[in-house]
Amino acid sequence: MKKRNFVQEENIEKVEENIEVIEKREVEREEKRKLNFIDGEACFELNDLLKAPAESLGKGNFGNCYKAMLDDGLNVVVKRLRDLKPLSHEEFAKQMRAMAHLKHPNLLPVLAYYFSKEEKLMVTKFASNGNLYNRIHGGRGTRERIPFRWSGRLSVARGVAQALEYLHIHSPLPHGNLKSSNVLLSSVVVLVADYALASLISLPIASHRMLAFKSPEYQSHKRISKHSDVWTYGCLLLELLTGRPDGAGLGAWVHRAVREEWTAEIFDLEILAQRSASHGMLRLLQIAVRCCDKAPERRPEMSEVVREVESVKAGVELSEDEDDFSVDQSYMDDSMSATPSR
Ligand SMILES: Nc1ncnc2c1ncn2[C@@H]1O[C@H](COP(=O)(O)OP(=O)(O)OP(=O)(O)O)[C@@H](O)[C@H]1O
Repeated sequence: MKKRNFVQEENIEKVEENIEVIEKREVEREEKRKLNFIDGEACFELNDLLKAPAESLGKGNFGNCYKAMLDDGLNVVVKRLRDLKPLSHEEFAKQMRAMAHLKHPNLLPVLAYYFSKEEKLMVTKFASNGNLYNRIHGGRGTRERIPFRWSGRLSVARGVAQALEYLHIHSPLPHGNLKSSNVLLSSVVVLVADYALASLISLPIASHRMLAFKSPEYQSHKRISKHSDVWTYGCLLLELLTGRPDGAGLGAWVHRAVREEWTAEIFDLEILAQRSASHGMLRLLQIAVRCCDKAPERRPEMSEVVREVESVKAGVELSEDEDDFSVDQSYMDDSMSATPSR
């Protein structure tokens, strides 16, 4: 066999290298066209998602959410993200993986993501019982309204506190946008959604639309931190306790109400009637007021908040929660717990 000279040898090596590079690029391009599942095997393809019957869940500040019903009965939520920072595929993937590695029974798990120039999608599990905003405010004054009693509200307060504490220990970023529409209710647990999105959103947009940016310190120092999450948690507790939407001024109104001892006017009528729970409600109110302190450094840390909220007793006579069970047990309240195992 005729021997190759060193020039021919080198040329062949170069061609082989080029083929390798082309193949690698092709694999990368393929990857980019796929849904990227974060843990384990892909359970469905992008095409399955595109073909699946879908239902709009609502327009959020950072995109629209759709419930997609896949062939095998699995329901997932697709969030079409918009107004993101100009991120490369790698940067976006890194943020998504960082988000997905945060695992806690009270955090909504991220299943997969998709990135293209035109479209960025985040796929999560579907929470079958809607969100906390609708649970607190929905159907008021109608016959469809199912009262949301104290024990259910306390479970939510505990689950959200535990999720935030976990984020404050394991995530480099605060949640940044905790509010009742981002607290989801599955059949058994409460799930906090939209955590760590601040890493994807450009600052001017975040500062207009994310709740933490409305904290007193952001108004004065243009900073958000774990302390701002504690403030948003306090606002959420106030919404749970008062049944009023966290519109402008709820915190100030409650501070005034506490100072002037209008306690009876503070609590939502649906829980006020539960006399045996009044001690617990007052304790939770005190925690909320401390979390909403104007000075960030005076607010408690989430680990302290968790301990305090966990020590608040449900303390309700069974008869006082009875109507929740008689209507529909799966629609939560006492049937729902903060976490499956605690
Ligand atoms: N995984 C999910 N399961 C069930 N409902 C969901 C899920 N994710 C979002 N939703 C609901 O879809 C709607 C739109 O959610 P989205 O997060 O886009 O907006 P938002 O919570 O109203 O505002 P923001 O964009 O500031 O978070 C909300 O009612 C939300 O509760």
